[in-house]
Amino acid sequence: MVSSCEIPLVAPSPAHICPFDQACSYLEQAAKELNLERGLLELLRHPRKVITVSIPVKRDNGEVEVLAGHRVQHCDILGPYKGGTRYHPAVTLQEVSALAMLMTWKCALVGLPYGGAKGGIAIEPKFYSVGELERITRRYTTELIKDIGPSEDIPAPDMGTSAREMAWMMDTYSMNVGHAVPGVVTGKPISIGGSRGREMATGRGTMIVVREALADIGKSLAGARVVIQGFGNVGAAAAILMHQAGAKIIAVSNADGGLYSDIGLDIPALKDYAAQNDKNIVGYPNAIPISNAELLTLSCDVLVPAALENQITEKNAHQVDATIVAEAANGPVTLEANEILEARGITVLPDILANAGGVVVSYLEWVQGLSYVFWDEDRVNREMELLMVQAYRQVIQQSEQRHIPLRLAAYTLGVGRVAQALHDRGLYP
Ligand SMILES: NC(=O)C1=CN([C@@H]2O[C@H](COP(=O)(O)OP(=O)(O)OC[C@H]3O[C@@H](n4cnc5c(N)ncnc54)[C@H](O)[C@@H]3O)[C@@H](O)[C@H]2O)C=CC1
Ligand SMILES: O=C(O)CCC(=O)C(=O)O
Repeated sequence: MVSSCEIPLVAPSPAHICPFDQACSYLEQAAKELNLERGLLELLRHPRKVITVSIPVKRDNGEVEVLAGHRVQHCDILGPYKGGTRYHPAVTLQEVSALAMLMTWKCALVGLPYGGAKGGIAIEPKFYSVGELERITRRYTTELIKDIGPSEDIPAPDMGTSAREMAWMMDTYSMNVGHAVPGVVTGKPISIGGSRGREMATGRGTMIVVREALADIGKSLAGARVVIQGFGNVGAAAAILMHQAGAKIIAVSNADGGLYSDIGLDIPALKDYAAQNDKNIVGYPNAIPISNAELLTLSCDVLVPAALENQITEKNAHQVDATIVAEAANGPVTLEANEILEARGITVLPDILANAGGVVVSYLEWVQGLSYVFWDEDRVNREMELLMVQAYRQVIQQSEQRHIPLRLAAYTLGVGRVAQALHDRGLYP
């Protein structure tokens, strides 16, 4: 077992669950299943490059604050590093390292020619003005200028960032190199080479794999009772698309609390309410307020954690009352909780599959940019759906052939493809 001290500890993770140790444990399980050699396992668990930079920012009141920014490049065996940029107070180097490793397996699982990376800055974005966020993003990008690029490492949005931050990153990078380089980031605005469909892509991918998993047990999204934790980019998109497919979204939440309605929430109305109330959903009139803890134990067909890591732990996994848990967030179910859910016969659609729609459309954005040909949204959605359904089917097949749960099946596919590429490139015997 790799020790967390191999990755410098910046701050303990919120629930004292080391995300990097967890990621390594899943890797070890996959390596065991695949009979990978110890040396190869060692190679795969060490990130290739770990970057921490200081970001001095002048606040609007004139004070200077120095933030820590990270970018971890885990593996580039299959292609350029790829992964989002997170702005959240709980960001640590351990967390970013774990998320970078997840990106490697995710890209390999869905068949993208990318490696894995992740970036992050430990800030609560809502405590910073737009001007301050722009200065932070531009300085962070400048510090990473030699490490990112359309053939090197391609950042994208993650928690707390969006197309706006990607536009600032693209502009800063382009000014530094002297010409416009749209391909340095994905998830950027359409006006500067972004792809149609990227904003909804992660939630759409989740909807697609949930739809397939329900179909496999003779059910459908129409009429399914769905609970979603997180009403940001991913959670809100999943809610809208599942609602459109006829699901009853009986509860949603954000960081401030949740809402419940037994007859199903009016998701378009809730989306409008959030847009008019600075992304807040608490206070929406046509629902019963509930806590995030209550939300995770509601009786439903599908539970979609779409916020943070470590939300379902050994403490509440016994109370989860869902047929399917679809990990739209990265790492929302801990290792121990995963074992409890699997033992209870609950289907866990693992993050590297259930939230891969985002990086799939990032890839499609990159491909469109490189070929200077831009597609309409239907085409983007069709291409994404093909890759998502194919990955889902491969995971099911792997699970059935090897008699292993879906997470291990997904990991063996992702890790196995990277190991094969290492071998074929002559980098490992
Ligand atoms: N944005 C993307 O394209 C992708 C995001 N993801 C993952 O999806 C998850 C959510 O990301 P985004 O939707 O982009 O972030 P976001 O910043 O747009 O939204 C996050 C949502 O989670 C809520 N939240 C935060 N803390 C919470 C808590 N303690 N309890 C309940 N809700 C809480 C926030 O209020 C907000 O509604 C993250 O794990 C991220 O890594 C995964 C793949 C791609
Ligand atoms: O779109 C991307 O490149 C990466 C998205 C991401 O960070 C993730 O899938 O966790």
